[in-house]
Amino acid sequence: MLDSQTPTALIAAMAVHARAASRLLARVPDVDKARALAMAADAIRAAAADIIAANAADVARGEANGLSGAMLDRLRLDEARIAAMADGIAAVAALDDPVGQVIDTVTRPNGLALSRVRVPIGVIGIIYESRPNVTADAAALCVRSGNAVILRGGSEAVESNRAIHAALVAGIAAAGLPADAVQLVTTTDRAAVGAMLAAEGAIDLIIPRGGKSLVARVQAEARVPVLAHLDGINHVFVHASADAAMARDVVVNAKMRRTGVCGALETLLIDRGYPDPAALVAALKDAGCVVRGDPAEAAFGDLVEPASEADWDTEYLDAICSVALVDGVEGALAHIARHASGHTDAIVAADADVAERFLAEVDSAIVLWNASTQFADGGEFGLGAEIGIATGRLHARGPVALEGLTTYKWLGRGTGQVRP
Ligand SMILES: NC(=O)C1=CN([C@@H]2O[C@H](COP(=O)(O)OP(=O)(O)OC[C@H]3O[C@@H](n4cnc5c(N)ncnc54)[C@H](OP(=O)(O)O)[C@@H]3O)[C@@H](O)[C@H]2O)C=CC1
Ligand SMILES: N[C@@H](CCC(=O)OP(=O)(O)O)C(=O)O
Repeated sequence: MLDSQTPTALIAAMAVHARAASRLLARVPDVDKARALAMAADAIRAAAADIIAANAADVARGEANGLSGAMLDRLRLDEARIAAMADGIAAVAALDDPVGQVIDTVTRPNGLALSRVRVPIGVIGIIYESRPNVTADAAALCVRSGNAVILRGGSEAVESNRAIHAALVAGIAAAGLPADAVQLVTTTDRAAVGAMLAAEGAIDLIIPRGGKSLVARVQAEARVPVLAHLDGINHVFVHASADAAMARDVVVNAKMRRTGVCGALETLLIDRGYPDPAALVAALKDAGCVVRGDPAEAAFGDLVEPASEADWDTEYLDAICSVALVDGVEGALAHIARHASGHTDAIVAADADVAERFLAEVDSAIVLWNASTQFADGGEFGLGAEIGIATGRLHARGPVALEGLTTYKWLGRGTGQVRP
């Protein structure tokens, strides 16, 4: 950013370039977009040493600033992670192009033939955490779906993102696609986030990926349509009918497989009719988890630390879990309706009627029966990759990949029809 350029002017200029690129990109044939991404993947592999050097600078700064172990783990890159990043881009190149797909067709009684056809959204702004692989994943998904993207990654990853972006764009440009299709906001000034949120008409869609502070800012300031990818206050409800071994395995996996991801379990709800609640709490503790609940509940006793009201609305992203006893599925549905963030909630039950009711009535992007919340992932859903997990209520919910980055338009083919 030039010293004289305000964040608002910077974003405005980037959006103008992005718009021009998006118009070109929307017309690029499938085969050329796929080739450009294959070349971008090669460019990332070739730039591995540069990316690792840039990442080392970010990690050193993060360590000096006291970043947590979990944050440093998300930030850190090595040869294997860079190879996985390049493979991810190549995998997106191999996916079917959604642009031009015909969703449905109808011929009206007057002979007017209508069809709905997928088109790119246009210019997408993505604000995300300090996880450098998101730079590559998000850029690849946007280009493959014909969108130009403005990327604003976390400030701790700024050097890594610069290096990844430089390689990506070199690959894309070498294939003849516009370099402005993928632009990176390199200032860490959060005013640029505000400018993106306010860029009504210049940016078509903002995807914010982050936690509470970002949520608050988006809610207060966004004038551009938002596809929120926000926090995961996720629940597992263990019904009285649940198989004990399955319940234990699902609960421990949902919490402990990776505690720092947005799909991790945060609150365990156990039916008062479940025979052995203490066994579930003990399994979490054995796996290294701190469990917070009501010590006055005889079922928990001294297994739990006292929970406060705030615990039910807390995303720990750590080896900490809250637990409560609830009265059947009614109690679980009421608790989830009050405290869930719309990300992922699961039930463990043998009773199919209860499970189907849970699936129907929990209003989250992903609702699971007898499976771990850690499956909240585009790769696990067979989408090839993901921008993240959309937690709002618009057309794209849960893992967002190529289809979620498109909209559609109606095409009508007539023979001179006029409306009476
Ligand atoms: N649903 C999903 O797909 C995903 C959700 N998440 C959620 O993200 C959270 C963890 O990520 P975390 O590292 O804490 O991310 P943060 O929310 O701290 O940061 C994410 C991005 O938002 C920016 N940001 C945060 N607050 C503000 C603000 N007030 N004004 C302007 N910009 C802001 C950050 O910039 P800066 O660098 O300046 O801090 C960063 O670019 C968890 O809640 C997790 O569930 C994470 C991944 C995927
Ligand atoms: N959906 C992905 C993880 C996404 C995610 O939570 O990212 P982050 O919070 O940056 O670690 C997965 O389950 O692997």
